[in-house]
Amino acid sequence: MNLSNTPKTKIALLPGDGIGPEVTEQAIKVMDAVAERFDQHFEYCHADVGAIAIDRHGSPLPEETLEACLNADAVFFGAIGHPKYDNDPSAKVRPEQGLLQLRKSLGLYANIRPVTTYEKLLHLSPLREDRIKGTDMVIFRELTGGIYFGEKNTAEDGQSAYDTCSYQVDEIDRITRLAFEQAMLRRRKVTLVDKANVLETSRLWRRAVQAIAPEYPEVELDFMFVDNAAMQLIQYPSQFDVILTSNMFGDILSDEASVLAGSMGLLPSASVGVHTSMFEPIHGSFPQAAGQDIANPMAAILSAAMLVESLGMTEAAKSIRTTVQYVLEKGIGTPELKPNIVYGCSKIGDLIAHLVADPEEEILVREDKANQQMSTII
Ligand SMILES: NC(=O)C1=CN([C@@H]2O[C@H](COP(=O)(O)OP(=O)(O)OC[C@H]3O[C@@H](n4cnc5c(N)ncnc54)[C@H](O)[C@@H]3O)[C@@H](O)[C@H]2O)C=CC1
Ligand SMILES: CC(C)CC(=O)C(=O)O
Ligand SMILES: [Mg+2]
Repeated sequence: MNLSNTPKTKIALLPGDGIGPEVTEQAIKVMDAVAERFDQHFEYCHADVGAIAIDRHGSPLPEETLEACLNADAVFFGAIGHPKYDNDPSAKVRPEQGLLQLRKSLGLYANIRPVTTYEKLLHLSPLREDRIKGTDMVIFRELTGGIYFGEKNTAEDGQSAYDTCSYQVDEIDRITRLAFEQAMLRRRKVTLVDKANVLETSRLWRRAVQAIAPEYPEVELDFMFVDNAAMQLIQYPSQFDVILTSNMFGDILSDEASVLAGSMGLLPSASVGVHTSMFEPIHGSFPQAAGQDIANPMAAILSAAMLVESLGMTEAAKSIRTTVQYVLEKGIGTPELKPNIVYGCSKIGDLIAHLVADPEEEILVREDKANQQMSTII
């Protein structure tokens, strides 16, 4: 195909550490497949972040990485983190600072984490099928404020430390509006999760969200304390439509919510805000699995679906999602899902890329006409 006239979309690729590079590789295969099929041209710019960036450049977020992100149309992020820092509480520079600084510098104030279960895939979750049936929620996690960004310190004698949680009303307002807009396109319910019975910042969230709610009279707003929400999430998850919450609560609750889908390796996310949006699986660098070709790349691949959707490639995004669902319904997956047919990280990427590349294969996916074993296709 002659692509010389096709406008190029610049994607900054930040694979990071641990399983980050291997899941990113699978996401690239799938992005390349949809680019080819839908006549798009993606130009990738690879950049270092996290522990690998500390090793190579002495900083978890080198300037050239931030530059590449600011100059890109979209950023794809794998994962960061390394045990040598996790196991050293005294380390002065940490891989995670790279991710936090990146989110802050790009102004990515909202992290959007969809959590969906499918009728035929309820068995992937260790939870009772009758409880998780109908789960379809999206978590709006505030991403550039709160306790992860507040002033912090450890006393010189090492006997005390503090982290500060603070929020400004405008930081709450902007993500609240996004959450309500999203609710308008869904089941029109927003649940603000907080700890307003104890925390001043949570009471600020309640007041700010209550002040905005009248702008969206069709949207039902309710409130839930985070400890109760942690329980309700697995007890009665279908009650949630849009969950709106602060940085740390959203971080914790979304890992918990991945159990509803069946694995941390299944949940994608989009981080949006002021500058270029960034697409990132919710999981971390899963160092125990690094280099073993066992990590589930679907969270990364579904994050790529969110990325192409953000570029207006709605059909491509749909094709990726349908294909992931189809592969899982065929009983194919990485080991943690305990599937009937175990594939490695790379083979899952090959399979999904192969299926989305070709519209004829997609017809097969959609209609499952031939009903053949996927192993005969690849
Ligand atoms: N966005 C990011 O880059 C994040 C980075 N981290 C960093 O990652 C490192 C490891 O942290 P953990 O707390 O162990 O979190 P993690 O998300 O890396 O792994 C937690 C558990 O989730 C499962 N898991 C995660 N990703 C998976 C995948 N793709 N396929 C199958 N199973 C998967 C595994 O059972 C794993 O033990 C740390 O250095 C941490 O700071 C943690 C969370 C997010
Ligand atoms: C560095 C951490 C805040 C990363 C994380 O756990 C996340 O964003 O989910
Ligand atoms: Mg997390």
